[in-house]
This record gives sequence, structure tokens and C-alpha cells, in this order.
Amino acid sequence: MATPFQNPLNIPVIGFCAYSGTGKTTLLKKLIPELNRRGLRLACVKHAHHNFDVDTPGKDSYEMRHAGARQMLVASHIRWALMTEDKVDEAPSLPHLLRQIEQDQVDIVLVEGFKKLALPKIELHRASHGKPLIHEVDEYVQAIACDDETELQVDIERLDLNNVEQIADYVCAYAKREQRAIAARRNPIEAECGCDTDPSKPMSVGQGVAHITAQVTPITETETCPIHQALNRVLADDAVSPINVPQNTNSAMDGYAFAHSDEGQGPYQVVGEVLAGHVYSDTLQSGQAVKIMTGAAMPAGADTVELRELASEADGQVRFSKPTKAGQHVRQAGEDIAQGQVALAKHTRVGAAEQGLLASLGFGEINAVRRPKVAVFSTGDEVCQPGEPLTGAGIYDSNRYTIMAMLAKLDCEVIDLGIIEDSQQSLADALTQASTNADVIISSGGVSVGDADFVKLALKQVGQINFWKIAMRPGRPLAFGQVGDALFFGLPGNPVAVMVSFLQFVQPALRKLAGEVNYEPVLVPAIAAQDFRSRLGRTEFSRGLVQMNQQGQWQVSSTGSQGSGILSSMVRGNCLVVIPESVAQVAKGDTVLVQPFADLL
Ligand SMILES: Nc1nc2c(c(=O)[nH]1)N[C@H]1C(S)=C(S)[C@@H](COP(=O)(O)OP(=O)(O)OC[C@H]3O[C@@H](n4cnc5c(N)ncnc54)[C@H](O)[C@@H]3O)O[C@H]1N2
Ligand code: MOO
Repeated sequence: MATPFQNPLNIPVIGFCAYSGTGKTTLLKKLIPELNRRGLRLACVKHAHHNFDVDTPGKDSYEMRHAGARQMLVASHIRWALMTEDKVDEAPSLPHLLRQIEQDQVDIVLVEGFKKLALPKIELHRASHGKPLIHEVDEYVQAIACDDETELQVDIERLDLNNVEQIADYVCAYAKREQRAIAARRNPIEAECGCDTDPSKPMSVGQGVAHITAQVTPITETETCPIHQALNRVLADDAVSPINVPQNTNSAMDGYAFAHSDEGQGPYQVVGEVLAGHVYSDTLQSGQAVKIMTGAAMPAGADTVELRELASEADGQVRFSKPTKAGQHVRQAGEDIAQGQVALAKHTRVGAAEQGLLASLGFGEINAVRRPKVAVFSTGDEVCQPGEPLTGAGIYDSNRYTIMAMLAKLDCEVIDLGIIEDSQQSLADALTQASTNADVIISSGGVSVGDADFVKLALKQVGQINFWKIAMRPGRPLAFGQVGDALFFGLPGNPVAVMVSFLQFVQPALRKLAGEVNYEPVLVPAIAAQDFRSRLGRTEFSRGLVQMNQQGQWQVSSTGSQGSGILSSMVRGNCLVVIPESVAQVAKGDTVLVQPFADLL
């Protein structure tokens, strides 16, 4: 009988079980990049049966552990590892191990080993291996990945052990199903009626992001795109360099190329001249030099260049004013990128440098992920169209324009649905229509507790929408769910709340949808130039102006009044000062994290 297991996390966990020698690790090594490609961030847990160690005697961390530290955390700017001395008589506890995982940073945990646990698993089986079938004795095996020769007696989902994409499809579908089940377990009332009835329990920003990004399946359709239109597109394939860059070993300076010898200062006999785009057809002999221009291919036999300014040429001989170093001022063929090297990995968003790099490799077009299609509309009787007269109690529609501009920066195809009149049926019709064309629908306004409940009624009529309270300011109310196959975001009406909620929740979702894998916001430390508002249990996103102070440190000051209707605070600022829920107060001189938004807004 299986040992009971309960997933302690808010993200799905799935096991892989097999007899040793089936090729579990080989499969996982292919499956992990395939799942990454589909936007799933992964954690893996492996049960080792032997006394393993990842540390090496002589390393500080090893010595500190052996001196008696129960826990040892070693960290660098790219990686950290926590090692814990935790001797247990039986197998380690999987729930305990899972609690160590950063569940706001990953979407699913793949578990290898722990096969006695009541944990949903995929079995791997190879007939030629002659081992029994695990699912016949383990009811928690949900699917079997096997070869053609395997005969199955029971009705179980069959996958092809050699078809990584098919296994990835299964894992993605499992992740989606589990995510919904976890959401329902965490908030059964919300899951049932689609409304937030427990305002005393707001969701953290991290939970909101994790919940939203887990619902996003990256677009798999691709299209070719000419190189001059590649800016901001996401690569669907690795860009493998067809050439060496530079193509030839060439001179980095205007000067003289020669075969370096003990007489590094010359004289050398000048036997010719070679310009960029040309080649010197003979092989240089010892004691010979050619005049060479920057970028020109080095002649055969030459290995060193000296600058023209340091040379004096007379009677067909060149001498240098100081000794030269063998190999100086020469760029080797392929030193930037070698032929066959992945110059840019798939999932990369093409910026100016990337576009130039692709061009430098000769790509006339790229294979890009289809751009997300996003429909946007505004609601509210008071909301007026810019360019038309402002009604007495009206306000011009700014939200649709900030949202459309942020979408343009993310290279989305925007479908502008305008201002939709305040009626449940008009809104329901517009939403249904939008869901047939768009991957994502975004609205602003009408998600709080006001009287204009037709927005909520319309959303309930045509989709599955949850109304959340997020422990953040601004941007407390947020609606999220689905209308048909489209994801729906109902952003709060206040203009600053719209932008802050977009940056925190919509942006990562759209970047994942568009095929990017790294979509976490960039946060940088800065010194607070003044006290900042903060409250335990709520993330504050104050608008700030980050600048370098005279000591060369980043310093951030407030843009002034922080009301969530004051859109000019976003214009004056260049970053959000992110004060997490665990921080009770921020005083002048404290270090805070800021999220620069210049690139995105
Ligand atoms: N009793 C409560 N009142 C409010 C709460 C609450 O929890 N309890 N939350 C407040 C917070 S925080 C926010 S944010 C707002 C969000 O409310 P809604 O999303 O329902 O937005 P509206 O009421 O429709 O509008 C708020 C504000 O924004 C203006 N607006 C709306 N659309 C646009 C647009 N397209 N362009 C420019 N400005 C727009 C609208 O005129 C309102 O002034 O609720 C608080 N209240
Ligand atoms: O979310 Mo509201 O913007 O804090 O006013």
C-alpha cells in the first residue's frame, strides 16, 4: 500500500518512476528544456539512496559543515545552495523537502524517486528491460511512457517514451488541471461562485503572479519575419551561426602585419598592402610585412599587427618605435561567435543588439513566435473619448491609452474595443466577440465594490472570472479569469493602479504567452532619499525617481503625492519603489528595491 502523501505547496508536483536503466535521467534531460520552452519554470527533487555529497573537502563550505554547522548556505551572484545535515532513519520526508522550494519562482515540481508515496506519477517502461509494470501495483501512476513493444493489460494513458513533446503535453495539461484544483482547494467559495467573498484574506503579489502565470500556455504558432522587422519579436528557434564571426582572422588596427620574431621591432621588408574586403594572396615569410587596414584579413604567415602611428617606413623597410607582442591587434576568426554555435537561444526577445547580431550572421529572416493578440476596452458612464467634449461629470479615458502603449512596447497586436456602454448585454457581447479573436482581454474599472455591478454580472455571464483583493497599493482589486479561450484581466479603474497592476501581473503573463522564459521583473537596490510609506502585510509600489548620487550610488526619491488617480506621478517617476509586505517601515538611508520602468512604459 502506498504511503500517504499530501502536497504542501500551491504548485503541482508530479513524480517519475522507473526501474534503474530505463532511461529516466535521459528522458528528464530532454523533457526539462521542452517544458522550459513551453514556459514552465521547474524545480526537481531527487531521492538518492546513497550517502551523497555535493561539496568538496577543502572548500570553506565543506569545512564549516564538518566543523558542525547544521545548515550551510553558499551563495554567489548566479547561484545559491543550501546544504542541511538532516540524518533520518527512514526515507526523507517529501513534504518537508518540498517546503524548501521557492514556490513563487517555479510552476511545477518534478520528483524522481519516492516511489512508495501516494504521489501522482508517470511511469517509464522499456519492454526489452524485462521488468514488471509499476502501475499494476501503484494506483497513483497516472500515465505510462513506454516503447511500442510494451503490452498493457489495464486501461491507462499511454505515452510514447521516445516522444518528448507528447510527454511534455501531458505534463502541461496535468499542471493546468492541478493548478485549478489547488486554486479551488485554497478558496472553495471563490472557485465556486467566481467572486471574492473573503476580503479579510487578500492575496499576496507573489501568489497572484504565480496563480496567473500558471494559467498561461505559451503560444506555439510561429511565423517568419524579415530581419528588419525582428525588433521585439521572440525567437521561436535557436539562431545557430552559419559562419564564423569574424569570418577571417583580421587586423584590429590600421598598421603593418608581420610574422612576429625575436626582432619584434623590425626592420621588416614591406612586400604589399591589403585593404578591408581584400586578401593578400601570398604567404608572408619571416622578416616580411604588409601594410594592412582595420578589418582586412591577415595574410597567411602573419600573426601580429603594429599600429601605423608607431611605425616608420623608409626604403621599403618598416621599423617600430617599441617592441611588439606576438599576436597583438589581431582578431581571430570565430572569436566572437563560432560557426555552429547558438548565437541567440530560442525564447530570446530581440532588442537592438540582438537584431544587429542576427544581421551580422547573415540572417535575412527569423522564425518568431506569433505575437499575442490583446483586446482592450474601457467601461464607465463617466469615461469620455479623448477628442470629444468632456461631459459635466466625465473623465477622459486615459487607461485604454496607457494599456495600449504598454502592449505596444511588449509587441502585442492590439484590438481596440473602445469604451463599452454601461449595459450588461453590450459588455457580454463585446467580451464574447473579443474572445474569438484575442488571446487576452484587458479592461479597466468596475472591479471594486461599487454599484455598477453590470461589469461583474457580464463577466460572470460569459466567463469564469475571480475577483481578488491583492495585498498591494495601489492596485488592490483585480479580476482574473477566462472568457472562452482568452485570458481576462480586469484592472482597477484608477489610472496609476492600472499601470502598476499591468506591470506586476499582465506583463509577466504576456511575456510568458509570447514565448519568453525569463519574465521576472528586474529589481535593483537603491538608497532611500527619504522615508517611504509602508505597512506590514501589504506591498507598496510608490512612484520614485532613481538617480545616481555624488558617491556613485543609486538613490531614490519619491515623486510626491501618491494618490492612485495621480497619473502625472508616473510621468515624473522612472521606477516603482517596491516595499514588500514584510517591511514595516522604510526610513531615509535604508536600502530599498526599485523596479525601473523606463523600458516598458
Ligand atoms: N468601498 C470601497 N471602495 C473602493 C475600494 C474598496 O476596496 N472598497 N477600492 C478602491 C480602490 S483601491 C480602487 S483601485 C478603486 C477601483 O475601483 P474599480 O476598478 O471598480 O474602478 P471604478 O470605480 O470604475 O473607477 C475608479 C476610478 O478610476 C476612474 N476610471 C475608470 N476608468 C477610467 C479610464 N478608462 N480612464 C481614466 N480613469 C478611469 C474612474 O472614473 C474612477 O475615478 O476602487 C476604490 N474604491
Ligand atoms: O488599487 Mo487602488 O489604486 O489602491 O486606489
